[in-house]
Amino acid sequence: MRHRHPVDTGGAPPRQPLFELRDVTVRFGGLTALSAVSLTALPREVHGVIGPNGAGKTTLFNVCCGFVRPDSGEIRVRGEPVSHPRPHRLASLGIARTLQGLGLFRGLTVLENVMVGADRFRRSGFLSALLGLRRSTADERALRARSEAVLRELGIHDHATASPEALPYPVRKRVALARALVSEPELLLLDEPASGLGHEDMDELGDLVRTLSDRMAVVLVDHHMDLVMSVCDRITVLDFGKVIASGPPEEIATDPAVVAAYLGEEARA
Ligand SMILES: Nc1ncnc2c1ncn2[C@@H]1O[C@H](COP(=O)(O)OP(=O)(O)OP(=O)(O)O)[C@@H](O)[C@H]1O
Repeated sequence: MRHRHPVDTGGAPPRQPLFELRDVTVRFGGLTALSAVSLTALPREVHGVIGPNGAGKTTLFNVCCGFVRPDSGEIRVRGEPVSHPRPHRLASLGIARTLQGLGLFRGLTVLENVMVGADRFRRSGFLSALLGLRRSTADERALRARSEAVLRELGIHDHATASPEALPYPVRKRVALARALVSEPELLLLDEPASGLGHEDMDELGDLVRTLSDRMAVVLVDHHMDLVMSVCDRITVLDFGKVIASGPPEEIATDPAVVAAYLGEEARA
């Protein structure tokens, strides 16, 4: 597996956060699913979110994607407050995500599924209507070339004309990832990227995520400690909706609050 970026930036100026949650609170009726949670995603950094069952990980992910609107707190993209990142506006903010349910379209090929992910680049409105078919054909060609390049990068180009439902699960997961990458995001949000993968596929995923982090920030929520510990530059740990620790993996692994939270979970199980 590739090495993580060194934490020491060698005196370079601090990187501006690409994405921030500040003191975000989410309540479902009487239950506080997130309580004043803050998280910062930096360019070229892989940020993991972990925590025992029910800790609030999915809720946090859904806030980042705009599926859940916080009751209070702030979301900032490149330093600018965004009241609520609507799911359909994510691409225009330079954010892409994959979900646990892969959401691939039946009836479309792998390549077509990936091309659908490129909303950010799609022209629309009066000008493109005026320019007409020639421009949209050129757009289509460029989009197809970019989609094919992403499929090649992820090693699944041989499946471009296949139907996703005919492919093994690990390949379908890569198709979903390709669809997120085709919009060339600056922030990639991954929900349980390792679920359903065997050891070998998980190692390959780890390598891939490290490679992607050369050109984007990644925030991933996952249960698999091996993956999270080996791939992430920083980890935020949630328990009962609160951040109980945040820092590099080597600190998190020995943090007494984290150890206690996971021991507590084992005891509850
Ligand atoms: N839509 C909802 N309505 C009511 N309660 C909810 C809703 N979504 C989540 N919760 C509750 O909020 C808390 C946090 O749930 P969440 O799914 O975010 O945790 P999680 O860390 O992702 O858990 P898991 O690891 O089990 O998936 C839980 O107590 C859950 O029951």
